[in-house]
Amino acid sequence: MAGWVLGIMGGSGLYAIDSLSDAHWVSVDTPWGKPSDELLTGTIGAVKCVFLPRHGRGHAIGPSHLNYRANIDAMKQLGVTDLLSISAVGSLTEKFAPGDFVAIDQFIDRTFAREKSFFGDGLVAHVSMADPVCPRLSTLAATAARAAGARVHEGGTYLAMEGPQFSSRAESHLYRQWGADIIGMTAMPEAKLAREAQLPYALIAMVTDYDCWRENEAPVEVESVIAQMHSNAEKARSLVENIARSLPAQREVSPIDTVLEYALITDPAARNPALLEKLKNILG
Ligand SMILES: CSC[C@H]1O[C@H](OP(=O)(O)O)[C@H](O)[C@@H]1O
Ligand SMILES: Nc1ncnc2[nH]cnc12
Repeated sequence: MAGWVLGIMGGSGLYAIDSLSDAHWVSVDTPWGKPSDELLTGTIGAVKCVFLPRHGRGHAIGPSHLNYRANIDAMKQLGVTDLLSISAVGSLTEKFAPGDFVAIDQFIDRTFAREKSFFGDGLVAHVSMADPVCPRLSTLAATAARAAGARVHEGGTYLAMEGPQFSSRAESHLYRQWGADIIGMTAMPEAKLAREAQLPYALIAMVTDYDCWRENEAPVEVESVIAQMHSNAEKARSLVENIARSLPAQREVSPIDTVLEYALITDPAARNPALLEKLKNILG
């Protein structure tokens, strides 16, 4: 057992958190290039926290151009043990209304223009994504969100679309038929890369709109997303503080900490030394 280092990936509308003591923005370089921004490190109670605004401060980087690999690598370099992602999303179901928070437990990946793996060229890995979210972190996050005053749903399927345009009505209806509950543009490949990096990952989705499937409802626009985000931001910040303060003093190991033990298939003799070097922060 060891200590927790809580990583927080802040989505649209969440570009800093003010509850960190001894807070510093730290510049990190990675073998995959630059992360979205400097990372804000500090502590909440006894827990070290590392926050990264996913789109950068000022929201300068769109979902297709984020360097997802660098963002995860930077978290690993700063010692993050568990990664909580917070995202603005659309709802594809009557069950989830704007203002609600959803602890996601499944994904459908419809993105197609992103680097999705750390592995491939001389070191092949196939990690399981059957259960893509860490149940321990997700439950802690849902409890922390409830304590922050949010209406919280545990369980929901997030469809990751490429964007940056929002969906057509036909797409929105199709995704509903597929059983998706939530739509967003960033959780993939983030969740896949977190799993490859052996980082337990959870996602709290903050519903900002009903996308464009609902009759008598204006289709989603950035303006309505931002307005909803502003009213959610305080709860999101309080969620972060609550989860950090609720972590047990010692962190029990998670099976996700060691998924690569079963996932690497390339014969040691055939492994590419250059890729191994590039992977040093990921492999540990
Ligand atoms: C500003 S609306 C679309 C934008 O918001 C979401 O970002 P994030 O997941 O980082 O909160 C969505 O995925 C899009 O990138
Ligand atoms: N309707 C929507 N589609 C995709 N991403 C979103 N982020 C917030 N609302 C969204």
